[in-house]
Amino acid sequence: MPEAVETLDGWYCLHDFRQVDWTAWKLASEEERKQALKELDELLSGWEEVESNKNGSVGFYQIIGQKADLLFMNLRPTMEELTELETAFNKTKMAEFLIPAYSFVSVVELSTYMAKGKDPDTDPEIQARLKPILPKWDHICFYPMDRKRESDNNWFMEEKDERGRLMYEHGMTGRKYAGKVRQIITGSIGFDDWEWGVTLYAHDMLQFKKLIYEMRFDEVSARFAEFGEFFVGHRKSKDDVEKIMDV
Ligand code: VOV
Repeated sequence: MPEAVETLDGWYCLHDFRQVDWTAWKLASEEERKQALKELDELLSGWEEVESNKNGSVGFYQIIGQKADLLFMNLRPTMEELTELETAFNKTKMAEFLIPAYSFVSVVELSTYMAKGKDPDTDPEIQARLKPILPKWDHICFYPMDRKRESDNNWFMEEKDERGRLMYEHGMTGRKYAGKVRQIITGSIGFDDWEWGVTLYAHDMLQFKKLIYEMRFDEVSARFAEFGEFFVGHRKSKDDVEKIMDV
């Protein structure tokens, strides 16, 4: 029987998508709005501090399209810390105006199909990939995905060497986009409704389309990939919040 590939697992990850309740926001008093902005600023400052202490990472994005308006992405060494920060966020004044749109719970994951005999606990490159500081690139693309389990195309019935071959081919396509697209793959089997989360960063949004289209022709995607909803957007800093929320 095919055997599972060992995974290396790093920081836990929460993608928290929100929709702005513009009607409620416009109806709120000046004072309430000020308080909400202040609390969100404090929250983002606190998350940035965690990142500068290398105990996690944070990304804040404005999402285009009707599925969501904002994305708060946080990474932490434990799932409990993510639960706590989510609860703290929900208790803020601003959360009264930010309606949950979608969330994804996962953990940064590297498979070991192409392991090079390095010690993952000490190798600095592997450690940096397992505990990533989110790229400060302008654009983000996120989607969840599965590997198919159909009779002819069942990923989990393929031998490990064959899966390794397919992943190698996948990696070669990805490498063509070095400097253009960066990927963070998070595993979510047992944590969320899909098996993996794909978070991509680019300087030029068109590169998302080019990469994902090219990968569609890789055997591993063509035969075995199934995709959830796509979310795309732009990186924002806490200094952009006032402009975004200005009415
Ligand atoms: C910049 C693009 C890029 C690059 C360089 C890249 C490389 C690599 C390598 C080398 C490896 C294997 C080792 C590891 O690191 O885990 C992976 C792993 C993985 N990938 Fe990937 N991927 C990219 C990009 C990339 C995209 C765009 C997608 C979505 C697929 C698509 O069709 O839309 C994806 C998916 C995955 C998944 C789901 C896994 C885990 C599969 C598993 O069964 O374990 N990935 N990926």
